Amino acid sequence: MTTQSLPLVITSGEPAGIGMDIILMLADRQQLNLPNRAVIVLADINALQQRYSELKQKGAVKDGLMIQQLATHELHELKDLPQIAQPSVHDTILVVDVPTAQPVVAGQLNPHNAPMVIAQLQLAHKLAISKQVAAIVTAPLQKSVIMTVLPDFMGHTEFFMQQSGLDKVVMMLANSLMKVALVTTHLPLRAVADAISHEEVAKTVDIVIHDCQQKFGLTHPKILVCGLNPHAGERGYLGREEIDIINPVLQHYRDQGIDISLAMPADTLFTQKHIATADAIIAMYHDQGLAPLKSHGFGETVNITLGLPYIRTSVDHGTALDLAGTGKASADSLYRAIDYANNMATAIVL
Ligand SMILES: NC(=O)C1=CN([C@@H]2O[C@H](COP(=O)(O)OP(=O)(O)OC[C@H]3O[C@@H](n4cnc5c(N)ncnc54)[C@H](O)[C@@H]3O)[C@@H](O)[C@H]2O)C=CC1
Ligand SMILES: NCC(=O)COP(=O)(O)O
Repeated sequence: MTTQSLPLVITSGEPAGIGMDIILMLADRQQLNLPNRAVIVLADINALQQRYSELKQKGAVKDGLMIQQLATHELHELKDLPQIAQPSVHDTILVVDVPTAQPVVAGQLNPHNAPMVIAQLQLAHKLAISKQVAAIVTAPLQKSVIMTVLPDFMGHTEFFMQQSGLDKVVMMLANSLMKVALVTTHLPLRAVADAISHEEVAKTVDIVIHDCQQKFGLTHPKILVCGLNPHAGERGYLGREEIDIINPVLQHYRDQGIDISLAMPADTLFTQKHIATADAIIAMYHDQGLAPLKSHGFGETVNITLGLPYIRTSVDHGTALDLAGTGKASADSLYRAIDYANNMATAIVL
């Protein structure tokens, strides 16, 4: 079966954040719906209508968008929806209503609405794992709010990993300049060094190689790897993780002919000279990889989860509570995340 005609599902995320704004703004620009597949939004339909009114008042979107409610049982009928290619549907947002517990106020977090965000993720996972949708695209959620209900929650990446029964997936963020994959994701900095093990590094490398080949068509990817410590440990004087853990794992892949570096000093790895030659860069922790990546392309980067049994992409930004309901948020990263997921889904045969 191909994913060619299956719909794509978007979770609107934290209702007080900019998720609904950027969905509405893309629909207004006629960039939400795709010519080749239906796009379904999971949101509280009343909150979406209300945000639409707010954005219209700000002059951020035009009048005339149709917000059309779908029942979940209708989802499987969408794969061959012929009118999806017609211009009129560009003005329609197909919504599965996931109701909030309490009314939504833009910019104001309400932990009572956390279960609604979790319900979006559960439904999206269910649709993807049962192959009713080709891909999940996520708008941002507020991790701290979800943690009030699920204290062990870390992020979409780890949530979908656990729902899929896996013990490792890889967070990769990609823009036109670089693809950066992380060995560790949402951990306190204090816990990072302890999490750098032979197993974690090896599983990350395995998934990056596999997905570079299978999802990005890079038969012999060139991969550069950051060390953990300043100057990649300065030959052991500034930390031994490179000598004891990272390099032995990387040498194993090099011995098999994989084009992968040994641990490199992260500060100079992220210079143009190296970035330009790498198909993928592996960083040891969140800010080591994402700070340089976002400084080169915040707003035009896509977050991709590698190693899941389905396609999941996301925006490169958070909930931007300061911008919710103002019409000032950029929808560009969401546009790219949808486009990326659609391209991946179009290329993949299940
Ligand atoms: N994929 C996800 O669900 C993500 C969720 N988050 C969550 O978002 C929350 C807030 O995180 P912050 O670190 O404050 O990052 P943030 O990305 O929400 O905001 C950082 C700055 O960037 C601006 N900004 C963000 N998105 C923008 C957009 N689309 N257009 C224009 N300006 C934009 C904001 O106004 C703010 O000044 C946290 O709870 C975090 O966990 C953060 C990153 C990704
Ligand atoms: N900085 C990336 C981020 O926080 C996104 O995490 P996730 O929710 O996509 O796992």
